[in-house]
Amino acid sequence: MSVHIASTTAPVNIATLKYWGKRDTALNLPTNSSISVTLAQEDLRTLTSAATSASFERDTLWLNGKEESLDNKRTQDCLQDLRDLRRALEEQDKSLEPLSQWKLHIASENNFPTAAGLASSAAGFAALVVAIAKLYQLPQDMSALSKVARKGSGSACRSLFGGFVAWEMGEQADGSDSQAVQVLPLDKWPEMKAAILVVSDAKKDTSSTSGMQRTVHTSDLFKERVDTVVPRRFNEMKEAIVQRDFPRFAELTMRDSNSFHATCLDSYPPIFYLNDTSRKIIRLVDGINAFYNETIVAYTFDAGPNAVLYYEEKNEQKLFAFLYHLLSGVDGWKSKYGDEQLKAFSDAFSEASEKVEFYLDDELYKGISRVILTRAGPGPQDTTECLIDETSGLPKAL
Ligand SMILES: Nc1ncnc2c1ncn2[C@@H]1O[C@H](COP(=O)(O)OP(=O)(O)OP(=O)(O)O)[C@@H](O)[C@H]1O
Ligand SMILES: C[C@@](O)(CCOP(=O)(O)OP(=O)(O)O)CC(=O)O
Repeated sequence: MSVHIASTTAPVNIATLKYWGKRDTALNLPTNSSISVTLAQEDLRTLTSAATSASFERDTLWLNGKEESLDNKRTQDCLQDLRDLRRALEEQDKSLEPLSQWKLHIASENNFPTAAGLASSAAGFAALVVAIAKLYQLPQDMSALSKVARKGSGSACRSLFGGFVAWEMGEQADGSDSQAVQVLPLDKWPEMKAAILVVSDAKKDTSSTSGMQRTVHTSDLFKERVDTVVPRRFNEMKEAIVQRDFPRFAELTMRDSNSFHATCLDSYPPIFYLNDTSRKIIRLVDGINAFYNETIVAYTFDAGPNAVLYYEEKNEQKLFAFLYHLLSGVDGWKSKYGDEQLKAFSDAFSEASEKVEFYLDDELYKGISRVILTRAGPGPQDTTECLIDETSGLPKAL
């Protein structure tokens, strides 16, 4: 039995200008353009291997070692698009093996909790599409493939690139111009870092997919957001990124998170993603920026209570003086920093503490289960790791 296999890794991305609302739910076409930062894969990544063989009997997906149903329209649409692209190649070159007609075995692993508001679906669909595109040796570029990933989950299209990425909403009814493009490559602003404060590992109760359509159909504020606020902010944020203007980028990011959550609250019935801990984090970030009289850190929240804080490496000590003081008992510091570095954060707090006038909530740690200290990162990567056995065509762990 001859088995063809290809593997890739793909990153998570966290939006700084949020996608919230669809104009076409079948094709995942958004009501506004969005922008995100791709995060490093040491901390958050999906690894996917895709295999095909004339002998496979049915399409099968194993996610984190367990068979998962492929019987949903979004995944089926992605597989169909990829097979169509492969078929076009086979028609041009009759010497190619008919992979488009064979069944697929896909094995995937996330190195972080799935469906916990950490954008697993974005990394998951990006990896699925890139692994199969590689298996099929498709010539399409990342923007073209992003249109396929978009059908799996809207935000997944942005995980096809590293660095700073825009999803251009497009105008066409068939989605042919709704794709991701790179705004700035990673190596132009590698100092961008991210601290994720994991507020809750629990599965959220209103999914992004259903929450955003409730907002589209019921919120008055939403119309203002998509007609006026976001189109202006999209250009301003792209400019701030290209100029590496952190204070401007940060203010736009925080304003957009606030605007997105305001439209959630304005939905009917209202949707609540932020909780008391999220609100404490917003106050803390505000207090830190005011303390330094400079915007050194930005918060943003997706469809859940977890906070993502963006900051530049040069300001790490200033930020961590406060974060480490409040959250030193929480998991996530020791795997990244040695004792000496951690002591430097504590010393920086001692130095600053006399001048602190804003309220520091010593109980913040109670609402936070761990911190993920990471940074901006590259797009999907080739890998020598492979989750499928080349002889049996089954996941190696099984
Ligand atoms: N590696 C993967 N391969 C294929 N599909 C995946 C993968 N990881 C996650 N998914 C799909 O994404 C779903 C989780 O998406 P969901 O939007 O609920 O959570 P999330 O993406 O972690 O959170 P959020 O979108 O709020 O950031 C999973 O149930 C699964 O169907
Ligand atoms: C708040 C968000 O994270 C919403 C993400 O929504 P999804 O991409 O998960 O939604 P579907 O297209 O229905 O799969 C904002 C963002 O990532 O831009």
